[in-house]
Amino acid sequence: MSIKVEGLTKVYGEQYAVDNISFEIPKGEIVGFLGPNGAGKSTTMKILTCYLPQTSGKASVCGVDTLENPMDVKRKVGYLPESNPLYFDMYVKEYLTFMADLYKLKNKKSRVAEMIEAVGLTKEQKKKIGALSKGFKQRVGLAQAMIHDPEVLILDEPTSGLDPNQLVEIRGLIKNFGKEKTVMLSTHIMQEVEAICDRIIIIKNGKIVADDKTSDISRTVEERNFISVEFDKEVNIKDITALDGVSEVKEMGANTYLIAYLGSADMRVLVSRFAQQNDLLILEMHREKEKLEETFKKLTQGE
Ligand SMILES: Nc1ncnc2c1ncn2[C@@H]1O[C@H](COP(=O)(O)OP(=O)(O)OP(=O)(O)O)[C@@H](O)[C@H]1O
Repeated sequence: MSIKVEGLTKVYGEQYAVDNISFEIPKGEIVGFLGPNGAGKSTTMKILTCYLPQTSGKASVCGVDTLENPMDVKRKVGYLPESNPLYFDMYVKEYLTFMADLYKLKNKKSRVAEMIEAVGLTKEQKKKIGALSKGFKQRVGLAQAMIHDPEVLILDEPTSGLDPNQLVEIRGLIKNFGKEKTVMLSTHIMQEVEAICDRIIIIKNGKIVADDKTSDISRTVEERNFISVEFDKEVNIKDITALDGVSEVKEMGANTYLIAYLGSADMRVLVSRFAQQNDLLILEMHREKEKLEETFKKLTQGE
């Protein structure tokens, strides 16, 4: 297991920032860690990267306990903290060489060159970090997180404040990295999670409220399935509602209906038969999933 968290708790004074959470992330998974402001995402990430000790519970990375062996954990983990702290007076190449030195990398020259190229900093490598745009500073942060070729990457809001082109590039980089390694990232951008994450963990008030594959996360709050169908003419909603398993039908536009149903039977077959029997043509039909924004809102709004 790349990451294992068992009964993890962090208390600040009287406040439970992280409250008895448990999860495991196997090798090669890209996991989106979501939650409203103050939910406990950064605190969990700081514990996993040994920047903060927990109050109780256990955390380990690649089988190494974060409290027992923090130096070993740091060798296995690359971390991009939320505020991306960098030395603004250092030059890009100089800073990455300094980081490579800290990890005592033997191949530091070639590794620094490799990272500069991988994150697209070739043109900027001779600039002072303080003079870079936010997106390029973020790339330097990513390069430093990956410089020692860690097995696990932990990224706290890696794309916040980037322009749309940079967003796509940085997401591509993360996805590429995730082909071989394990990535846990926090973000407030739902499209980002849908674009790159295999799995989503949602945390609220320090507790996990959902943990599922990205494609299935909506079932945490909605047991029903949906299909949308457009016929060539108007249909009486009551007739569709009478089909086996249908719980609700909504008219979404001209001759277009959203059908909510329970159970695992393929409603498209029933609807096709219904169309045949009623001399209707199906112009379009597809499965609908609840939007991630909706699932997130339902899980995290209110006390
Ligand atoms: N050093 C600290 N001292 C006291 N309280 C803290 C400290 N660090 C975090 N907290 C509190 O713990 C809770 C969880 O904070 P955390 O930064 O982990 O949330 P988050 O999910 O990362 O939020 P955001 O999305 O805003 O970055 C918050 O209520 C926060 O105020």
